[in-house]
Amino acid sequence: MKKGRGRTSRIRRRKLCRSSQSRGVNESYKPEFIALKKWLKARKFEDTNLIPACFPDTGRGLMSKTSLQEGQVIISLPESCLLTTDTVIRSYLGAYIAKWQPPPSPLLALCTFLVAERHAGDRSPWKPYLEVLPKAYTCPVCLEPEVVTLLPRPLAAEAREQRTRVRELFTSARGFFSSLQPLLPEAAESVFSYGPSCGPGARRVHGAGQRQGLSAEPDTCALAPFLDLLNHSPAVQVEAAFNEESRCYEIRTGSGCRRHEEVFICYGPHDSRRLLLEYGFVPRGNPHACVPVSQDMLVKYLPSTDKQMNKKISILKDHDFIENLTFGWDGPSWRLLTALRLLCLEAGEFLCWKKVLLGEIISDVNEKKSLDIAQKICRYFTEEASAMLQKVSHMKDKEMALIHQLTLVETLWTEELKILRASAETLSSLQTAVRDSPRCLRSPPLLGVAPSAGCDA
Ligand SMILES: C[S@@+](CC[C@H](N)C(=O)[O-])C[C@H]1O[C@@H](n2cnc3c(N)ncnc32)[C@H](O)[C@@H]1O
Repeated sequence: MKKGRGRTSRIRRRKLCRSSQSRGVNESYKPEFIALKKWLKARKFEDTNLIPACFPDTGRGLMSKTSLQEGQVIISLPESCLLTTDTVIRSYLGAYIAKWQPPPSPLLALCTFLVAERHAGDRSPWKPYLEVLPKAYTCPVCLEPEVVTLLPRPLAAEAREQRTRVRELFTSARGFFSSLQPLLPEAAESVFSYGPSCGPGARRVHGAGQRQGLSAEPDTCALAPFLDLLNHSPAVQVEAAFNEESRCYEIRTGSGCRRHEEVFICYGPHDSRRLLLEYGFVPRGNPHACVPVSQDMLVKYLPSTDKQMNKKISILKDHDFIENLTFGWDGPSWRLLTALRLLCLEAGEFLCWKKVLLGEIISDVNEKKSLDIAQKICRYFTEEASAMLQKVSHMKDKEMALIHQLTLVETLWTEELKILRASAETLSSLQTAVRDSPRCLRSPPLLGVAPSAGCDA
């Protein structure tokens, strides 16, 4: 047998391929991480099996030095390492916060502290932590306006709202920033200027509760050095909680991890648009990713002559069926098809609307119409995604400075296109099944519960 053709070689090649895909490049030798480790050690943080590394797909994250068992505590961060609103209130800012009316929000207190400490440079006890914070952010608030226009329309609108909120937070805090002038060697406006690098994503690590001197907004965020190097994967399960006994914030893995692999936590079962909006990244193959269908799209291919249309829309609204209608990897969501079935009811079938909402398939005609409309919407979105990808690609050729931001938008559209193609295939099989086998022969029913008998009012 030729060398390299046997089973052992195949296994070795597969292993090599798998590890080169996920293998990170160790970064623990970098001066900033050596300083961080020293700083953490001084605050009683016990060395872990995790080291900073750079990964091909996810960028900087944490790599496991050994294999990790399910249920193992992977990080235990002493309270003294956490940067919370308590830290801020106990600091030199405390007296200024207590005096300021209306009381600053917990978020403003944390951001102000971070900016002031960053400005203090070598004098800041938090310097080793501040030095490893990302240098740039890709949340939509930091995207250039011409890049925002390339996002899916509802997301672009949310991105603009996010920008407005951050601007307002900054504008309304100007007076508070000026009140800190006695603490600053330079003009307060130059220290607290509006810019994209205002702060990292804080983690929710503490229970809610109001701190004295701060506004009543939820005080749930804190910064967790080292722990905040963990990237997100929807595939892992972790338990994260503050251990009152050890006074440490602990992360326990619910899934094992092999040696030299990236260790992830799950930020939540978010779809990709949410991850882009809140965290500034788009993962590939996110099982929670979906393409939402707005009310406008829902009715776009329905006859405008339908006299019952307004009534149907209000039924959908009253029963909370007008939002969260999506295409996913498995095809159109059950909610989307149910909404379409209701909208496609013929005048004579209208009284069946309750059964439709309960999941019944009313007739082959209704089912076929609903699937056809779903396919049309899917095709419209597919064409839109392809056109946007072309636009992004042209812009990438012209605007080299925006390449990183444009790649992010490109990944989002590419992922959505994949979902839409998968949905189109599912829809085609469903359309074929409806066409080729009458309802009475289909068992079990395609996408609902059993075919209905009569309908009530
Ligand atoms: C808590 S930090 C994680 C550490 C971060 N990568 C770093 O270098 O500081 C969260 C940020 O990491 C990035 N990130 C997290 N999970 C990711 C993933 N699966 N793929 C790409 N970027 C990810 C995003 O920029 C996100 O806003």
